[in-house]
Amino acid sequence: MTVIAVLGAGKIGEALLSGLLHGGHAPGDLLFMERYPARAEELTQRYPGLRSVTVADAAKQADVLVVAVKPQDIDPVLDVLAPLLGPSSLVVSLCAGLPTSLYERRLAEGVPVVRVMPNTPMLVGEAMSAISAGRHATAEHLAVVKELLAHVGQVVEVPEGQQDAVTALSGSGPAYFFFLVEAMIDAGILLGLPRALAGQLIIQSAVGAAKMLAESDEHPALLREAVTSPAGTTINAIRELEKHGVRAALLDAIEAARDRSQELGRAHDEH
Ligand SMILES: NC(=O)C1=CN([C@@H]2O[C@H](COP(=O)(O)OP(=O)(O)OC[C@H]3O[C@@H](n4cnc5c(N)ncnc54)[C@H](OP(=O)(O)O)[C@@H]3O)[C@@H](O)[C@H]2O)C=CC1
Ligand SMILES: O=C(O)[C@@H]1CCC=N1
Repeated sequence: MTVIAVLGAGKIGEALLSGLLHGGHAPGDLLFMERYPARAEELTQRYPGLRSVTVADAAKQADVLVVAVKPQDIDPVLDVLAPLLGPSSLVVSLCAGLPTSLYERRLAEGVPVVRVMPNTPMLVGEAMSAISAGRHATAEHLAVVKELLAHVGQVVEVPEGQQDAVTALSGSGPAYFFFLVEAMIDAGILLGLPRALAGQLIIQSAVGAAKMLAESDEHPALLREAVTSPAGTTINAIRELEKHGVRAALLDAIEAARDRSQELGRAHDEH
């Protein structure tokens, strides 16, 4: 069985570990690295059988090293990995903005690197992950990563040049939906509904709408039109959304997220 080490078991690292366990991965084949003992302890309690290791031990023991530290924290991790990895290792980077060329510059010649942008619905087996091969990653390496991520959701392959846009769209995407749901629950409060009821109404509406989007071949605009009765209630709400520039706000927001991803990558240009 492939031994997988997750370096940095924070939000997304834990989501991956949890998703892999739910997908049937043996806990004994999963390692993780966390810098604070209290966090490591929390994870070994929550997921019995997982082993907490150092970056160096992970490099020695794992077939696949998944890097899930914050992009700003990558340098010391690469310093430890550099002398320990060779072409038989496989590095999978989940870090926003960091190009495979950064790893290739800092690691030994020939180390294969695959860049991945997942998202947190991994926790419930519904991730959207986009993968791109670095210079030394073969179709076989991509297949290993695809198989791994298929346990926790859908996987698409994209040219690496699209990864900053993907990061802004699906990497951050769940946050936009959570933000909308949060605001809509507040609207229920404004209208005098109890918070628990407002939450139930909106969350089930979100689940239903997501299911329709995923299962029907209809364009989202047509699904929206089907809710919008002539001289009815919905069109009044849509007029307000358009008046407040919500569509333009989303375009600007997602472009700003793409810009930040590019900036995180550029911060390492000089290294
Ligand atoms: N959250 C998300 O939805 C997504 C995140 N990502 C990417 O995943 C990566 C992690 O993000 P996220 O999980 O949100 O962040 P977190 O801060 O939650 O996770 C990073 C984890 O790595 C830990 N860590 C352990 N050892 C080290 C070390 N030696 N150096 C630095 N950090 C260490 C951090 O510890 P400590 O808490 O002490 O800093 C933290 O627990 C980022 O690169 C991000 O771009 C990608 C897709 C989606
Ligand atoms: O906010 C972030 O930087 C990370 C990357 C995509 C989602 N979360």
